[in-house]
Amino acid sequence: MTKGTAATPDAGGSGSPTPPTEPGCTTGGTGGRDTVGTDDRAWERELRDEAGPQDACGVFGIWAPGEDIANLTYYGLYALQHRGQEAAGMAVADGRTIVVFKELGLVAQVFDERTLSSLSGHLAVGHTRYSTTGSSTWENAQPSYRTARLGGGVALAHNGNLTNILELAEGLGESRDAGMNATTDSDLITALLAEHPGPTLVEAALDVLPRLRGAFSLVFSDAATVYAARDTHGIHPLVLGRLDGRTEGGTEHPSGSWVVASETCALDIVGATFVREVEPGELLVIDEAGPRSLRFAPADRHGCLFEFVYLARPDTTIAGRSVHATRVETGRTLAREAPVEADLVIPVPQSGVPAAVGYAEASGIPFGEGLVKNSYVGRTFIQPSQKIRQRGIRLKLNPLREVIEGRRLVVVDDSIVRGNTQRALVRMLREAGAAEVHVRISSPPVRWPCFYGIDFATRAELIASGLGVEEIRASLGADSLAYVSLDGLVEASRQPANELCRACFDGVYPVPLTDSDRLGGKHQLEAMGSGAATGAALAEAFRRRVVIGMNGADPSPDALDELAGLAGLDTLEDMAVIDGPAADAAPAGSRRS
Ligand SMILES: O=P(O)(O)OC[C@H]1O[C@H](OP(=O)(O)OP(=O)(O)O)[C@H](O)[C@@H]1O
Ligand SMILES: NC(=O)CC[C@H](N)C(=O)O
Ligand code: SF4
Ligand SMILES: [Mg+2]
Repeated sequence: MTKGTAATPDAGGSGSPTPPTEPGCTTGGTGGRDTVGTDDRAWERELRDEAGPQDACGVFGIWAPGEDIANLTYYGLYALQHRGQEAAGMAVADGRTIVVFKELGLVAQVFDERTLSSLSGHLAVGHTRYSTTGSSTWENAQPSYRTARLGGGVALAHNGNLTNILELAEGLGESRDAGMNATTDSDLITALLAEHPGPTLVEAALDVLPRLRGAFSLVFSDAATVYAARDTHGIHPLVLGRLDGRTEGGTEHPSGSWVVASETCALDIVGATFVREVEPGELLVIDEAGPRSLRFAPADRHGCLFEFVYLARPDTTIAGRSVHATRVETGRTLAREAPVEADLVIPVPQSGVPAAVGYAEASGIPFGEGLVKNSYVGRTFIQPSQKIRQRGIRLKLNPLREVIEGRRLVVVDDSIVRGNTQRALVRMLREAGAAEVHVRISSPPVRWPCFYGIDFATRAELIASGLGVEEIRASLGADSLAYVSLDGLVEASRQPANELCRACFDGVYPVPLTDSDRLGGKHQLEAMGSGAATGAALAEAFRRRVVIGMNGADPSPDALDELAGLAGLDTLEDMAVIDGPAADAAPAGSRRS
C-alpha cells in the first residue's frame, strides 16, 4: 500500500488533482465552492445543520484494469443517486496512490468531464450520501479516507448506520480525531481499519468488522485491492457483478473485471451482469486473483423491508425478488384489503406508481396520472430538513385539474412518514376540484424509528407513532385512509418473515439496542471532544436535543439519569440552564461559513 494523494481542485471546484497539503492527507474536493447566493446558503445551512429523516446511501466499487474507471464509477453512482442526494464522491487508485474527490451535491454537480478525466487507475470506490450520523458537511462526504498506520491508505464507502458508535469512538481515543474532522460512523470504521496493527487490510477487516454493530454495506479499498463487506444481518443490499467481455490490451483480463454495488440497477447501467449478493457476514477481496470470499460472522439474515417499499429503485432485484413486482403486488393486496368506490386511481410519483398500477388492476378502477412530477426535483423524504422537504413537495408535485376535477380519487403512495406529502397533496387535490380523496398506502404505518441507516428522526416526527389511522386521516383531511397489512407487504416481498427487518413497522429490532444506542443520534460524534466522550460533551449533545430522541429514541428514565450523571448534573432540568439554539453550534471541521 502506498500513501494517497489528494484531489484538491481550485475554488471553482473543477481543478485536477494536486498533491496533498500535508503528507497522507487524501480527501479532496472544494471544501467551499463559493458560487451560491445568500438564499442558497440558507438552504445549505439547513442541509448541514438540521436533523431530519433521510435515506440510505449508495455504494459502488469496481476492479477493472484497462477500463475507464472514473467514468464507470460516475455512471454507477448516477444509478444510485436516489439513495443519497447530499454528497457524492469517489476514490480512484492505480496500485500506488489513492485519489479521493468528493463534494456536497448531486453526482452530476460534483463531477464534470475535467475531474473525471483526471482520475485514473484500475479500481475505485464511490458513494452517494444521505446523512444518518454526522452533519451534511464536506468532511463527512464519502469515500472517507485515512492513512494507514503501516503506510498506504484506506478509502471507504458505507451504506447503513452503526449502533455502537460511542463505544467504537472511545476505543479509538485520540486517534479518532487525527485532523480528519469527520463526524460519521463511517469514518470511525475507516479509522479502525487504518489504525489496526495487523500487517494487511484483510487482517484488519477480519478483526474490525465483527466489532461493528448495526448496519453496514461497505465497499473499501487500499491502493491495489477492492474489498466489500455486509453486516451479519444483511440489512441493506450489496451485490457483486462481472463486467463481461471486457479486455485489457486486447485480451480479457484472466481474473475478470468486477463491480460491487448497493443495487443491481447500478450493475445494469455499467454493463455488468449480476453474479450474486454479497452474503451477510461476508468479506469479499477483489484483486488480480479475482474475488475471494472470507467470512467474519455467521449470517443471520434480516433484510430491510423498507428497501422494497421505498429505498431501492424499482428496477433492482433484492434477495431474488424484483422491487417493482413487489410494489405492484402490494398495490393489488391493498386493493383487496382496503377497497373503495371511486372513479380514478392516481399514483403519487415517483415511488407510489407501481402500487397504484397494482391497485387499479385489482380494483378495476381506471388508472390515471393526476399529479405531474417535476423531474428535476429529487426525493423529498430523504432531504435533511423539514423546511426543504415541505418546499420540495410543492415544487415537485402539481395536480392536473382536468383529470381530477369532480372525480372521486384513490391516491396511492408507498408510505407516510411525517405526513408532509399527503397533507400537502390532499389540500392541493381538493383545491383542484377533487370530489373525494381516498388515500391508500402500500406499507403499514411507520411507527418506530430506524437505527440502521434511514434517518427517521425523532419518534415524535413520525405521524403514526402517536396517532391511530382515523386520527391520521383527520389530520390529513382525507375522506378515507387505509394502509396495507404488514403480512400483505411481507407476502408480496416473497421473503421469509423471519429474514426481514420490519422494525419501523412493528418495533422488533433485529440488532439489539442498548440505551446508549437509543440515546445516540445523528450528531453524537460532533458532540464528543476528540477521542473521548466527556460528561460535558454529552451535556452539550443533550442540550442540542437532536441526541435525545434522535431516530425516535424514547430514552428510559434510567438512561436519562445516567446521562445527567455523566454530565455532572443532578437532574435533567439542570440541562435547561445551558442555552443557545442547537443550529448555532457549527459542526466540528465545517469549512463552510
Ligand atoms: O410522509 P412524508 O414524510 O412526506 O414521506 C413519505 C413520502 O416521501 C417519499 O417520497 P419522496 O418524495 O421522498 O420520493 P419519491 O419521488 O421516490 O416518491 C415517499 O414515497 C412518500 O411519498
Ligand atoms: N444513509 C447511509 O447509509 C448513511 C451512511 C453513514 N451513516 C453516513 O451518515 O454517512
Ligand atoms: S427499521 Fe425499517 S427502514 Fe430501518 S432497516 Fe428495519 S425495515 Fe429498514
Ligand atoms: Mg414519494
